[in-house]
Amino acid sequence: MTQVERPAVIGRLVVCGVGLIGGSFALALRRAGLVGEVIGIGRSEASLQRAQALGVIDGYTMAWAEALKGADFVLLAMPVGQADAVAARMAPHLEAHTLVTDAGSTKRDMIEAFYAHLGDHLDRVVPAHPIAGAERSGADAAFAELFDDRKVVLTPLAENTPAAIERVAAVWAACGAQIRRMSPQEHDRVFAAVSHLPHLLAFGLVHDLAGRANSEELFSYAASGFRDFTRIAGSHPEMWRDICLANRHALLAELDQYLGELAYLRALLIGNDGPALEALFAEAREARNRWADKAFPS
Ligand SMILES: NC(=O)C1=CN([C@@H]2O[C@H](COP(=O)(O)OP(=O)(O)OC[C@H]3O[C@@H](n4cnc5c(N)ncnc54)[C@H](O)[C@@H]3O)[C@@H](O)[C@H]2O)C=CC1
Ligand SMILES: O=C(O)C(=O)Cc1ccc(O)cc1
Repeated sequence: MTQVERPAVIGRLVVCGVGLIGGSFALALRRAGLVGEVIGIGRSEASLQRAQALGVIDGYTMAWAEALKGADFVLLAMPVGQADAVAARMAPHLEAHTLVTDAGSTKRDMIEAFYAHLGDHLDRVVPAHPIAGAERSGADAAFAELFDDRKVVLTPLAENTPAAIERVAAVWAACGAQIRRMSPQEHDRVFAAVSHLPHLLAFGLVHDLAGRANSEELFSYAASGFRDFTRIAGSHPEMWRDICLANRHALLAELDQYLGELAYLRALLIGNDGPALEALFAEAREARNRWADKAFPS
């Protein structure tokens, strides 16, 4: 699915978790002129006040009953570990016409929470994952262009109506995104490999070096290659704890595969096998450059 129509204006948008993703979604829809009022709901009143001061949201509440009154569209953009509690709290107040989507980096656990608590509304709850973000978090990091030309993967439920899927796709497309569809299982397998494993490795490497007696000396000599490899270790610890735990089976499979690759590299070093090492590096460079040229054309 790539072609989607411009959606009707959302009178009342509710954003649960007004951080980088929730805030950017609100700003992107404002930019598109597609939103009346934006109401934030969250865990920390101080962050919601900050989001309002920045003009990301028009107002906020800590009460779902108030937030969902007359809501046309809800984005769930809190850490995925909060999904079950959030779905349970919103369920009694969700109106029949309200559309719901989410931004969670993992999909099977989000969907489990929807089935557990939102059974009467599943026709209008369309799970999604924007493949756009950064290591920064909070409403201060939000910006309207975040989703421009980035993919958003929808993992629709069997219960979703075609009209609800189309409308949610159109709203994400109005944020600038390109829409893709996957099953939740395929989604979680793919992102274990290309997102969750790299984050785990970056956190692990920095943690290992930071724990050494000579860590200050090591960091003082680290250059841009180290910065590039470890940028994502600056990401939000709670968010990544939740993602790694929610997708731990697929992540463990990827980690085992990678440990096999490391064992092979180790064997090449032990064997002083220059030709094999160079051949492996050449294959990796070729694959990496082909991907980068396509994903980020200059
Ligand atoms: N950061 C990224 O690059 C991307 C993140 N995501 C997903 O989007 C979601 C949000 O991520 P970010 O915006 O980066 O995080 P963030 O840390 O910038 O914002 C999350 C917000 O959720 C709030 N929150 C926490 N618990 C809550 C609860 N129980 N109820 C309501 N609000 C609550 C926090 O106070 C915070 O304001 C996560 O599920 C993450 O997996 C998806 C794509 C990219
Ligand atoms: O910081 C980066 O480059 C990222 O990889 C951002 C990101 C984080 C989580 C997602 O689910 C999707 C994208």
